[in-house]
Amino acid sequence: MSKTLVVVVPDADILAATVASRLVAKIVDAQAERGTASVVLTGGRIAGKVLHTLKDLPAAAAIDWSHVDLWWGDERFLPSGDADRNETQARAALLDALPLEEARVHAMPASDGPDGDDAEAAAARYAGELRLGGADVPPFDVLMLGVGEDGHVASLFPEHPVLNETGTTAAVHNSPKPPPTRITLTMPTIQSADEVWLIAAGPDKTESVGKALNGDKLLPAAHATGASKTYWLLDKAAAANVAAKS
Ligand SMILES: O=C(O)[C@H](O)[C@@H](O)[C@H](O)[C@H](O)COP(=O)(O)O
Repeated sequence: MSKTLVVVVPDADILAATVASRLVAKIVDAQAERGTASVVLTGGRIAGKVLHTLKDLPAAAAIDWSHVDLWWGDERFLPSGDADRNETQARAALLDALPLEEARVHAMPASDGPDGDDAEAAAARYAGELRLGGADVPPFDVLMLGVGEDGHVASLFPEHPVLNETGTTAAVHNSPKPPPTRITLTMPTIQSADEVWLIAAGPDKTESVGKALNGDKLLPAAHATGASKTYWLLDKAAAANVAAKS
């Protein structure tokens, strides 16, 4: 049973700093325990702010970046290097400044990659990469998610057929959030992570965060739980409809 913890901080800047600090600690602990760490990144504004903040965090120097595996929870199915790709944005915000082992940066395929514009084949290719360690999915230490205004996480949108996918990855068509075609981890894959961190800031997330935390199962965010812990990392505005712990 996943333990849910809700952390509320004053604003988006403090939220980005809080999440960045937690991520450093989580990676350092994972490396102390087993010499490596596996982190799933996400797209969006607050996620980008977290990565950018981490770049200037002195404690990040405690991480052996050559022993970190980076994955993505979803990707916009666009040509490699496209400014709207989550990978492009993550590289610009942080990754290009780190001494990462390139083979351990597991970007989702681009629409000009080996499978061309066949999103299903590209999703299957990523499922194959997830299996490289021998299991269906690697032991993700932390899987980060932004939360959409409609309660989507990764590219899992409310009442979208992709929610019925039972494999480890899926192609998404007719995404309500542009671009229309995406690749995503499925909800079972998200739920396999040791910890899932849902990160949301701003008043445009008040409704979806409040509904998800109040158990509205129509919102995919309400299903995004980690195997051991689920963290909701929020600023005050996003948490406005969340009942405060007494
Ligand atoms: O590819 C994407 O668009 C993201 O993975 C998506 O799931 C994002 O995390 C949320 O839409 C929140 O985005 P914001 O933090 O920018 O609101």
